[in-house]
Amino acid sequence: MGIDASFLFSGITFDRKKFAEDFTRFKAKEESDDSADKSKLLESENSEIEEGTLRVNKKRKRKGKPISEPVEGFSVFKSSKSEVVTEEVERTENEISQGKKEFYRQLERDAVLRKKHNIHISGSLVPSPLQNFAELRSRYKCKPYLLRNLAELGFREPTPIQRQAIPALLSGRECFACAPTGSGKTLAFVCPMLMKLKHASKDGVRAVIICPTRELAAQTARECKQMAKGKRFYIKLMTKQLVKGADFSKLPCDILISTPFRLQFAIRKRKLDLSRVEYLVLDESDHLFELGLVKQVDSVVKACSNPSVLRSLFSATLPDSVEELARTIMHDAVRVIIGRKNTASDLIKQKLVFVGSEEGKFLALRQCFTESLNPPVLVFVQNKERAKELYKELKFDDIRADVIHSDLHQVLRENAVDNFRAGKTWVLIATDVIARGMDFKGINCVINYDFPDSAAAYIHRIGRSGRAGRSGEAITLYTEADVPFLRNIANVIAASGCEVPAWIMSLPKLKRKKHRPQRESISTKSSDDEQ
Ligand SMILES: Nc1ncnc2c1ncn2[C@@H]1O[C@H](COP(=O)(O)OP(=O)(O)OP(=O)(O)O)[C@@H](O)[C@H]1O
Repeated sequence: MGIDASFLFSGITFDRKKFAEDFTRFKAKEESDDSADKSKLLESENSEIEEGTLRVNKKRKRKGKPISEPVEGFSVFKSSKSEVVTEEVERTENEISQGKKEFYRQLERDAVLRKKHNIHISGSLVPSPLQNFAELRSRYKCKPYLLRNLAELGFREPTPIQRQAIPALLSGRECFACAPTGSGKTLAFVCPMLMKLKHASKDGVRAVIICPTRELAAQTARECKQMAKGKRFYIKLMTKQLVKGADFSKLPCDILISTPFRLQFAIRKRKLDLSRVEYLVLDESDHLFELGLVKQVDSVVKACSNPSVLRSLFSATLPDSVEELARTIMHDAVRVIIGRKNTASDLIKQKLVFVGSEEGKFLALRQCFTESLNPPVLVFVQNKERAKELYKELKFDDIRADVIHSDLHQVLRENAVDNFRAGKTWVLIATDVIARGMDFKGINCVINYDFPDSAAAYIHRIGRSGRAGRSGEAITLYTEADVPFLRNIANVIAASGCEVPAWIMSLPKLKRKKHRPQRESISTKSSDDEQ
């Protein structure tokens, strides 16, 4: 990625000294917010212990310095008083040790729950993970509408990322989280956001969610609205029309969901004020930090100038470089990793298929479809030109295929997604524009027609299947030209427990650079045929 942290978010690195007052305020708020979580528990334990110690000290003082001077012949009184004091001291000490014991028991319970759900955390005093959604009410006084919506959506249990990220965010902690594709990260940041915002307000934008693509922004806005059903919130998707036409100073908006480009444009041209933003989420954060987007993201982060803004980063892949960057902008953050970082969902059966050449690829795809087309199938290609070419080829076959890429008009992009979701399209040919975050329920198979750019791209592409506990399949075609880049992807496949031939695993390691070879045209028709 090669981004220098001093460039990104320059000037907004959290300065503890400068914001000491806010920091103290923030800490105080954090502690008061979560009465049952462990930070509070520890605090209360400590204060209990301190109080207890104080009480003991006082009593000890009393014990050391008797209330009245002993009077000869009345030693019986003296001895009975000191017995009472000793009993009290013992009782207090017992209480303290009970408190301590309960605290350690809670830590143990948390550790067991985390182990069971493969939750790895770092950060100081990380709040206890959720046992169930009911704890949202008992621990955080969650409003009934939210629990009702969870139940209506059929969400019985929190997913591992939800178990840990929700309490962290509700406790006022910044959070960077890495969890497999399709594991419910969206709810993990939307739910605490709705809970913290409490109700609608017309005081300007209070929360911003940045997504790398319009499709993902639209999907996130839809999910936000689903979760907020029954409660009035102003949830806005930053569309082209909104950017061009809206007077943002008059637009009531609690949560704004947008791509970084549109936000940056609105900030520049329409004077969108983000200074009151309390919650900022960077979804697919590692992608947002890549070179094409980082300047736009930087300007949005700077525009969210409220010193107590709570930032969180979510993705299924979190390279070390992004973590380092995150550390420079976040304070007292909780780091949550589900399973192993940068691995594919283990619900996906993955396979590498050698096809020799570009020509062999098309034959393999056709064969795959004739042998067993199990729609819906998502086919990824390297760029929009190849997407158009492959679509042309498949259009003539008896396959209900469609295509999506960045050259298409927005309406056609939306139609392609909707038709695929509705089952009208069986095969969707796509560029990486929908590789991240898109939640198509029940995709049976992802085919990487063109070898992915990187291990991260591979993880996100194949993660369109095997979502929300369902199984899926991923087939990656490769040619001679792709062989030097096989090892990176093979490592991901092997880490998920799928078989990889030994010769691939013994290929030399390559530096992680993007793999975008020049490829021959897919078209099987000569230009003469087309005339
Ligand atoms: N607690 C839950 N129980 C059951 N299903 C859930 C739960 N939470 C979310 N889901 C569903 O799981 C699916 C995947 O969720 P989501 O899109 O948030 O995944 P994600 O982790 O953000 O994936 P990606 O990394 O691809 O963006 C969605 O269909 C969502 O409705």
